[in-house]
Amino acid sequence: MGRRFNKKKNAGSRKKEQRDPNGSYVEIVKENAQMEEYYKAQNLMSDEEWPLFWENLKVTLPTTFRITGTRSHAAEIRDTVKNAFVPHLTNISVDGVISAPPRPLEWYPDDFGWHFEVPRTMLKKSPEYAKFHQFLVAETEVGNISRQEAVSMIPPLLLDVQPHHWVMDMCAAPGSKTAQIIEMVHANEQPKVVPSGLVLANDVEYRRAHMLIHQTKRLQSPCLLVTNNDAAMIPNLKLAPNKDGKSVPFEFDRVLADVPCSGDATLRKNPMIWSRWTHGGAMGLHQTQVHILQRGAQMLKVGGRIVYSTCSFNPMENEAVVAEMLNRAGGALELVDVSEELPKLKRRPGLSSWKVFTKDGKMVETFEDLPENANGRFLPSMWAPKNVDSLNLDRCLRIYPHLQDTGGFFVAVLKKKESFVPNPTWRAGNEAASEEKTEEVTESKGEATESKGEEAAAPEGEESAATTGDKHKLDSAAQEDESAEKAKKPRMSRSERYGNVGPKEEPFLFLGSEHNDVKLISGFYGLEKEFPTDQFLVRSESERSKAVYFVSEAVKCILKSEDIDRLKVVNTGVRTFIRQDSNTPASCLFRVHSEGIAMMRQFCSNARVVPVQMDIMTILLQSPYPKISEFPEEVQAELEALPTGCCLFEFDPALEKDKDRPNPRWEGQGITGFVKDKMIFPVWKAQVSFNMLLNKQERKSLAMRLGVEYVDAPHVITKKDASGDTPMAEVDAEVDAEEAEGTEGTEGTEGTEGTEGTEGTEGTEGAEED
Ligand SMILES: C[S@@+](CC[C@H](N)C(=O)[O-])C[C@H]1O[C@@H](n2cnc3c(N)ncnc32)[C@H](O)[C@@H]1O
Repeated sequence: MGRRFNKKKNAGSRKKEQRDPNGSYVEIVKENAQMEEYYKAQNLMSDEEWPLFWENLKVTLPTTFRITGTRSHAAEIRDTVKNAFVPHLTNISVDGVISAPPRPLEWYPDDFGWHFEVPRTMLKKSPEYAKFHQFLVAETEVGNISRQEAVSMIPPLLLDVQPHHWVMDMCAAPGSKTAQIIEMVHANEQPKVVPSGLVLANDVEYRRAHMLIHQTKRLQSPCLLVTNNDAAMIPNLKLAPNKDGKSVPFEFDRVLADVPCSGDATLRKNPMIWSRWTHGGAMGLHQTQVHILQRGAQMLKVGGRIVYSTCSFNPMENEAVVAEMLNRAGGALELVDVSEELPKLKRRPGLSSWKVFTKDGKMVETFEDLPENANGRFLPSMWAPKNVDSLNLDRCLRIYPHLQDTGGFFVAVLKKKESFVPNPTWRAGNEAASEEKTEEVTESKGEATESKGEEAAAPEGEESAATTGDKHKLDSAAQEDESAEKAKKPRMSRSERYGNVGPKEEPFLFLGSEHNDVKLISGFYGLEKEFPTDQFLVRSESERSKAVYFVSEAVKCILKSEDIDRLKVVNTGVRTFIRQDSNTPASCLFRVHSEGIAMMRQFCSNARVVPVQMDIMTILLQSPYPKISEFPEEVQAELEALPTGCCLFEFDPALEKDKDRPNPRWEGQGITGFVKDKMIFPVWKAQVSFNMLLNKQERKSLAMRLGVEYVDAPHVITKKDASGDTPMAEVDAEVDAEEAEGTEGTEGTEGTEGTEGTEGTEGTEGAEED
């Protein structure tokens, strides 16, 4: 019997080598006396518990992942992990070390969240783990598994999203939580019904908004709208009437404000924070966080829920923000008691008292005690308000790493009881006159790890708190200082503040049911009457636009708003049809895109659908452009009779004779019946040959799931097909390029890269959450 794998041994070493953002190796010392003193002063926990908490922060985070997708499909993957892999990963010993097998996160519903913890040597030296790893990587590539930090899965679960909800994810990139929300909107999907819910996912950084698009693409949701606005200034829009002629307001049933934060609760994942943490980190973020939460609360429907979350332990970014919001709402918002929700999630209550320190580490009891020359950027809202005991801040959730071997997190769930006009000057009436004191605005951008807009995010009608005169009762001397400061420092442009603003977006143009292309498509694929053909759009003014997208009715109401120009929409719609230049005479040159096929199948007549068996699947997966003569004789006549153009091949594993055969790919693990779901994919019939219209990754995944040996098929991407048609992938690539124009780095989104390691988060900026 070997020894158990010792977490502390693995990562608890105080010194570790890491690459800094410039790629050079630096030694990380997992200590920070300032930080330790600061958090000890916050009384987060008892003295006995403190060492457990503190030491645990030095231990590398285990890997966690979420099984994604529709329920039946996710259940299939979960059962495979549970029944086929876990039993073989128990008591595996490498170099005398035994590691615990993967296990479900006890609080995640239906065992769709998983935790596993193996050193890399284990993955390399144990064939069982190598197989599991291979499986995880392959399933991650096709989007059935998503690497996501356990704690990052909590806010969407507490949002309690229903399929009909309109949800706004205000700070959404890179998009792990957005993906979870989209799945919730699509839960309980009914055939032939496009969900009435909506997910508006926003991020102020253009480049990150594109990471978000990349991350959510696999979900193929017509209900998703990606925007690139400052969350504190999401505009009011007058929406176009819906199908019933009703005007719906631009407001949301659920709002997630997963705000930019100092990120010190991600220390286990981002050890660089040990050396970077300073008292100033949270200071520059507090105000932005209040503004974002306030805008979210304004856009929330009465009765709706808003979840506020950070990956910071700092009360200045957490309870102080929530308390300020509750007071600004004057009783219209309340904290929800979620102690009965996710009962197995271990949590600690929010704080009702906390301490504020100056940048040079001096504790200041109250705002009034702040010395004139205090170093830092202070607002009265950073201290606990006088009415703190009436706010139920204990209903907030503090997640500490040592409780369940996770990262740290803060979550507050608020409910809107009635509409309100936020009152940023509430203190003047409710607290003993507390004059705001400004301070030198010396915030360095680098200190606030993910402060993308600390000074700017004043919501409409409210100036930046630290720059406001009468509203916040700045004394005149302070105002003068402020003006002088402003005069010295020209207002930053949007691109200076948030990075590349991106090119001007192409318009979203609805084709309308009477458009010739829509009529052609409807006739050729036999679209049923109930299909909303007025929800197709294109993104090019050209007569012959290449890609046709489909959006839900809710998205259409927004895009058709008369003030849509105020919202910077960067992406929406499922790519459904592609115009294929072809020499093959076909009555419709629009092919179904694999992204839109599952949805379109529900509404297409059977005329273009061909049921196929395993032998045909194998031929299509293994031969380039198979000719009709290469298929089994008994199906040749049927294939010959198919009119040219795009058709949908449907494979139903339940109809296969040997449906329970072990999948050769996982042989030895004893996996049987690996594939249960029907598969549908587009195929182009040229005059004498067929071509599966799937990209390399999709083919690879299909081959794996069927247990067919994968044959790399470069022809799919590069070669002209037998009839001289423009290769499908070339057209796809053109459309991709059009969509992604001006974006760099949409690949490599964290969380999509297999399950190896936990390092490599973009820029190692503390708050880079996944
Ligand atoms: C903690 S991360 C969000 C993580 C994300 N919710 C997820 O689960 O993948 C914070 C995000 O807020 C964005 N951000 C910062 N300031 C913002 C602002 N004023 N408005 C909107 N987004 C902002 C950052 O670009 C960053 O992507």
